[in-house]
Amino acid sequence: MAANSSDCTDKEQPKLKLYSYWRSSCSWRARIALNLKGLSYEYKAVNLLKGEQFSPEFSKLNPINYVPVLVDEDIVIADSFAILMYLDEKYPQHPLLPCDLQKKAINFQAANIVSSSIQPLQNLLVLNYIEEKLGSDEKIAWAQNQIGRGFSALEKLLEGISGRYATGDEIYLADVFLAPQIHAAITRFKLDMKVKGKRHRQG
Ligand SMILES: N[C@@H](CCC(=O)N[C@@H](CS)C(=O)NCC(=O)O)C(=O)O
Repeated sequence: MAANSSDCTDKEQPKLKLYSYWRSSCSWRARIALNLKGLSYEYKAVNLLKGEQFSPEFSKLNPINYVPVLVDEDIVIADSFAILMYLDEKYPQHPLLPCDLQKKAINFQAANIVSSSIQPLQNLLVLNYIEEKLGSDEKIAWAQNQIGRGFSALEKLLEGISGRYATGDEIYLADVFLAPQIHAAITRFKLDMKVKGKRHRQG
């Protein structure tokens, strides 16, 4: 029996919800991926400066109180890397990873330098703590130093690999992590991006 239009498999995209803060680089990663894949979503603003990440409703979604959180019907994903991997499997249009294994590994490495070795060292919690203990000059110096270390490593990693984008002429995972971090480095932390190589103290 031929399928009629009511049971056809061409289902509408389920309504995704993204809990996000506009300035958060981690949230921005999720927003870029959603846009690259052409997915619509409901934007749920969480104002980190007002402490909305600590509200009881948000704590239920993410007990560690960080944005972003993606909700896809009954699936809740509270981490940008996990969100991107989930979206890439569920919505394969505009893949975030190249087929070439070496390029794929470099994309993972670049994303993890940003997400493990840069961003956690300059997040709001850390910066507020440094400001409280040591003052605002040290806060900026600390952030610039950590970002500089990460960028120097990224420059070496991507040497000979990059094209128009981080790993060639297509936008992949590495770019989704790099773009918000570069933006934050320039606009929030006033890092001089023209200096190549050593921008940081040792240690
Ligand atoms: N590994 C997590 C880190 C999330 C994270 O650090 N989010 C920051 C914004 S970029 C945050 O919510 N900070 C709130 C705070 O520091 O109180 C991810 O990639 O999603």
